[in-house]
Amino acid sequence: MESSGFSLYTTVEKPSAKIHKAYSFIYLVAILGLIFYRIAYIPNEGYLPWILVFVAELGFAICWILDQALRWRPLDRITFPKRLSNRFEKELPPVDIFICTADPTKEPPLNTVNTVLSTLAHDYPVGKLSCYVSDDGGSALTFYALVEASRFAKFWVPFCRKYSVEQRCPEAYFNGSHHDQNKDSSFAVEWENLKNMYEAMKDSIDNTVVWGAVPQDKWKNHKGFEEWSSGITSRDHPSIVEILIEKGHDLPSLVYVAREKRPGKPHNFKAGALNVLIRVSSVMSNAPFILTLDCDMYANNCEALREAMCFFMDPQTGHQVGFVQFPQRFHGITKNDLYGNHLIRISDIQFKGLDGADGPIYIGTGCVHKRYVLCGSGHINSSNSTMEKTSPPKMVNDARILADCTYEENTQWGKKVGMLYGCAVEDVLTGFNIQCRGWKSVYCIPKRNAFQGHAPSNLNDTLIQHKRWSAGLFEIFVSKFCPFVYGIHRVSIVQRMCYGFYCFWAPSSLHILCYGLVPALSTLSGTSLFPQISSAWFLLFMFLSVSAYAHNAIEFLAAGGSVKRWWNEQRMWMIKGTSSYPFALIQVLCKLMGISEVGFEVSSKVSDDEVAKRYEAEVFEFGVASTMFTPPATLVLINLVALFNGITQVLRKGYPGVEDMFVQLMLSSFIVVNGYRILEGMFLRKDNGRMPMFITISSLGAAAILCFLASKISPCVKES
Ligand SMILES: O=c1ccn([C@@H]2O[C@H](COP(=O)(O)OP(=O)(O)O[C@H]3O[C@H](CO)[C@@H](O)[C@H](O)[C@H]3O)[C@@H](O)[C@H]2O)c(=O)[nH]1
Ligand SMILES: [Mn+2]
Repeated sequence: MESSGFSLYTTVEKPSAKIHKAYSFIYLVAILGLIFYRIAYIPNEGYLPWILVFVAELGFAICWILDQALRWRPLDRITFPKRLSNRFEKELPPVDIFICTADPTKEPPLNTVNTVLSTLAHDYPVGKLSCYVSDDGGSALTFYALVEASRFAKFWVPFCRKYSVEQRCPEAYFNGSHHDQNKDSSFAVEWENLKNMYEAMKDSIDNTVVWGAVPQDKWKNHKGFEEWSSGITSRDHPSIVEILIEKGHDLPSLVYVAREKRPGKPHNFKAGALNVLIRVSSVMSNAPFILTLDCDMYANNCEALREAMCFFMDPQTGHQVGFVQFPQRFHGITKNDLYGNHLIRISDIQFKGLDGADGPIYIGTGCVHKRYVLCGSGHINSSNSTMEKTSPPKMVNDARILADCTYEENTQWGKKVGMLYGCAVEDVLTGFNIQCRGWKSVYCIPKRNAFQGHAPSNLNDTLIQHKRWSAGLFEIFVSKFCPFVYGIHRVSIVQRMCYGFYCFWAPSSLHILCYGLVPALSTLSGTSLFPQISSAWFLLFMFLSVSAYAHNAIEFLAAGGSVKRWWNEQRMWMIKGTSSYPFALIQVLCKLMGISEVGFEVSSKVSDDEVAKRYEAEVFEFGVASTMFTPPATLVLINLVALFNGITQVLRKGYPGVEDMFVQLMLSSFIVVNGYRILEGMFLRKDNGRMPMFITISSLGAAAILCFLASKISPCVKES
């Protein structure tokens, strides 16, 4: 698309896509060759492992095909915020900002405060911003932190505006700046004062959290504390709505919302929380645009909303855009990204591909929606426009009713209206449904990261997060919203393949596990499943594996990753594929059989000092006895045994031993090298982050049983 003088943005197709297409074509031919080989050379006896490996290869092939959709037409976009402000400064639409928090122990209230302050100080007309915090923890600690934040905001927001501060998240700002930055002395004085205020606020918030209760003498600061006087709990309390900052000329408004919670009443996790905010805000500010953020996702670029408006207000295409998604960026990740949590491949490669189809997936945070797009067919609370003019006490009362847990009974909320329920990735499902109604989405990557959040900082949390994601995505696949069936008329085939790729994360564990186990166990029983080195077919296998891996690495490096990050990422792929994904698959199958539900386990944003130190040093953390570690550990052990066994055979037989087993030995070496950190955690480490004894023993047991069975099954057991 060309940029005319009227456009507020322009798009650039990535030239590398052409090279990629040529490569894909060659690779596809090679896949067909592999299928031919597997069918033509099927052994007469003992064909079970052969078939298993073949099916696994078909699984990889399907994922590969779906993955091509994510590479089909990658786009870069460039915005023109200057044009926006020249032409539309006065017409910039109001925006409601939704921030969700759920648990003050896992999500420190100070983080929430920083997220809130960073958005209150956003570079956007003050009167057009309103901020709503949903507290699913119903916690006086969070409320207290926000009361403190509302007092600090009165100084922070004017300061940021006066000095055009770039970083408007106070924690990040005071960590990274010094007042001698060629500013005049009045700045230095204000800076010093503000820093002291911030530190005092921080101490008092952190101390309250450590103490576990808000000191009585603070209660007088806001009448809202009375809500907690009757000893309510996070799971059982009425709805609480408190205005912390009234809309004025110098500050955006700030509203605290804890929706009603009652035991036994489903609350639908984050989706439920967001729907309450949609309703509550509809009787207060009712802005036509909504920005959703997680409590730990602070605004790092104070112009982010303007960036988003470049797409919504573009004269030619703005009317088609349902939502604008920013990439999830993170702070505090170690240099080499030990657990692959930067999500470079998703954020910087795959989502650009999605952007060239019907647009990126909604990923729950850092996303601006048109309100009526989020509300289904424009059906919100019918009387919202009249309520807008009512007085604050009446408004708060109306809002409380909208936050009651019975409000949604017999309504379309969660089914057709608002965020959709019943899926651990409510965001992806909701976004897909929006696209199925014909809306496009846009991927917006400003030079300076728009929002920055906290990523899991240990292995177990990472695996649990990916279990939730892959379970949620697979839930979509088995629901009526299955991307291959639903929305056929509105969503392009390429787009549906992209969704399909993610939906297959959980089931892809089957072929990953199969490929990790079957060849290794076959080595133990002396069965060869791959062509001999001297065969021409061998080259085909080499091409398929080596070029795929090289492509994977080159693409990652081109997207700005380093070699070490790539190495860590691919290792995490193996670990997730044999841990998060199979567990997610089991979880969803249990749900389908009515045995259990898939919940939303909130990830922890805190870690104790010792664990944090190991993370800093990029030492793998196995410190908790998590069953998530057992399958990858078992897999690595089996491949270690297979490798030893294979090498002994080679030593004994010489070249003929290599001839048959080369590919299998390569595969096992690959898994052992990748799993070295796991082996080290089981057998070599002494620190508290090593593999718990229970997991080591159970993995050894599982590996021993499988190896034993494998060596019994085959007729040609090796005598070694
Ligand atoms: O019952 C709940 C559970 C969670 N949350 C909030 O949801 C957000 C995300 O939770 P988190 O534990 O941080 O999960 P992540 O895996 O980091 O979240 C990613 O994945 C989620 C979907 O699984 C998306 O909703 C998020 O936006 C996205 O950042 C946080 O602000 C929570 O406070 C609630 O408000 N209520
Ligand atoms: Mn998070």
